[in-house]
Amino acid sequence: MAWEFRKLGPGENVAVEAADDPFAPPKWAPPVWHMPEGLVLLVNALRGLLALVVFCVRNIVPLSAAGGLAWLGYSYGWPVPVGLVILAGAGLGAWYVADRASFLRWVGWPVRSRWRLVRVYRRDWQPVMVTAGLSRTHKRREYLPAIVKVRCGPTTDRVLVRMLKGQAPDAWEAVAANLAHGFGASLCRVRSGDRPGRVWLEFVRKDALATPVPALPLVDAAEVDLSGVPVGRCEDGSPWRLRLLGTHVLIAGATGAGKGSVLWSVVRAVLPLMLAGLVEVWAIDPKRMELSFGRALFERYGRYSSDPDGGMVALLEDAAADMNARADEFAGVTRSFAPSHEHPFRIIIVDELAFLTAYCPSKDLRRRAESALAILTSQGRSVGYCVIGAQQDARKEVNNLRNLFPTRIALRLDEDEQVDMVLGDGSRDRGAFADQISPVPEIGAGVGFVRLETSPDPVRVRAAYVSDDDIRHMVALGVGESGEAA
Ligand SMILES: Nc1ncnc2c1ncn2[C@@H]1O[C@H](COP(=O)(O)OP(=O)(O)OP(=O)(O)O)[C@@H](O)[C@H]1O
Repeated sequence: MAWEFRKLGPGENVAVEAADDPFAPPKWAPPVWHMPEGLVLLVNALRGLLALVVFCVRNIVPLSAAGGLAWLGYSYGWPVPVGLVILAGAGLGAWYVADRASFLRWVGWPVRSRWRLVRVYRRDWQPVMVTAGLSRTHKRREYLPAIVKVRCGPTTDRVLVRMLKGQAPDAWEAVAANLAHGFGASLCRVRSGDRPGRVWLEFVRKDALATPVPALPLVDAAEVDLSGVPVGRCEDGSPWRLRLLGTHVLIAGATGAGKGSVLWSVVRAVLPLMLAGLVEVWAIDPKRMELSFGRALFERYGRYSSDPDGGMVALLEDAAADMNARADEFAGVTRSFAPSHEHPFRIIIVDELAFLTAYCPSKDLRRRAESALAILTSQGRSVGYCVIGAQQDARKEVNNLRNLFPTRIALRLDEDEQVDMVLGDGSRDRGAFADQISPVPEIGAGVGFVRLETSPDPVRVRAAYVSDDDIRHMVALGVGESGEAA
C-alpha cells in the first residue's frame, strides 16, 4: 500500500514520496509551511494589481483613446465620440491616399507590428519556446527568453529577443525551422541583435522576390558609381548594389540558376561608362551562349574571346600584362584609382571559370589560365581591374582561386555544403539557404545570397532579368543597328 510519512517540525526534512517498494530509499523534501489565508489573498491581490498596471502601461495609447472617447460620450452624448471616430477614419484614409509610404511608416506598420505581437508572437511564445528547447526550468520555475519588440514590413516580421543568460545565437540558429513552423512563417533567420544577449529573428511571411525584376533603367554616365552599381533588388525592397571598384566577384550557381542575369545586369549598369570610354568589358565566353549576344558590344568597347584553343587564355594573359604595366606606371604616383580615357576601368568577365581552370583538356592552357587569373585577382584591384567569374560548381577542387574573390554571390546551389564554400563558414546557419532556392526559373532564377559590406549576415537578393530584347537594345546603343560604332 502507498504510504506517506510527514513531520511538520520547521527545519526538519521529511519523507514525502509515496512508494510501492518498501526497500526503496526515502526521498527528502523540506517541511510544508501553512500560509495564513489572508496572506495568500493579499499576495494574489497584489499580483493582480501589478498585472493590471503592466497591461495599462503596455496599452497606454488604445486605453487612453478609449477612455477619452468614453468620457466625451458620458459628458456630451454619444454623437460626439462617434463623429470624432468617423473624422479620424476619414483623415487616415485621406493620408493613405495622399502619401501611402508615410502612412504605412507611421501608422500601418506600427499598428500591424502591435497586432502581430499580441496575436501571434506573445500568444504562441511559451509553447514554441518550450517545444524548440529554448526555455529552461530550474527549481520548478520556468525561464523564457523575452520579446523586446516586433517590427513588421511588407513581407517580413522582425522580432527582437532577449535571450536567456548564457544562451548564444547558435542555439537559435539550430532551431530556426522549429521557430518558422511555430509562428507560421515560411522561413526564420537569426540575425545579430542590437547588443550582446539579444538576437533579431526574421520571419519571412511572403517571398518578396518571387516575381522577376525587369532590367533596370539605363542612367546617365555621371550617375554610375562603380563602388555600387544597381543590379537587382534586395529582399527588403532596396536596390541590390554590387561593388566593382576594388574587388573581384565570384558568382556560383547551378545550371539555370541565372548567372547570366547577374553578368548582364552588371554590363547594363556600366554601359553608360562604356559608351563614354571610361569602362571596358573583356568577355571570355567558353560556352558561346550567354555573352555571345553582346559580342559586338564587347569587341567595340573591350575584347571578346570564345576560342578554346588558347584565345581565351591569351586574352587573360594580355589583361594580366596590361595590369602589370599599369601597376608600374602608378607605382609611387597614385594610390587610389579613378577611371580615365587613358586608363579605363577594366571588367574581365569569365562566364565559366571552371572551364579554364579545371575542364580545359590542355594542361598547359589550364596552368596558364590559373596563373593569369591569380595575377589579376591578387594585384588588379587597386589599379582598376575587376574580374567577375561565374561558375556552376563551388567545390574547392574545381576552383582553388575562390579565396581571391572578395565578393561572392551564391545563386541556387545543388548541395547545402556548397553554401559555406561560397559565402564563408556559418553562412547557411545564418540563413543563406541557397540550396533551397526554387529551380523554377520564374520564381528562383537570379535569386541568391550575398554578404553586403554593412553587415555580416547574408542578404537575399534577385538580379534583374536582362532579356534578349534588352541586350539587343544595349548592343544597338553601343554599335548601332548595323554594327557600326555609335
Ligand atoms: N533574373 C532572372 N529573373 C527571371 N528569370 C531569369 C533570370 N535569370 C535567368 N532567368 C531565366 O532562367 C533561365 C536560365 O538562366 P541562365 O541561362 O542565365 O542561367 P545560368 O546560371 O547562366 O545557366 P547555365 O550555367 O546553364 O548557363 C533563362 O533562360 C531565363 O529564362
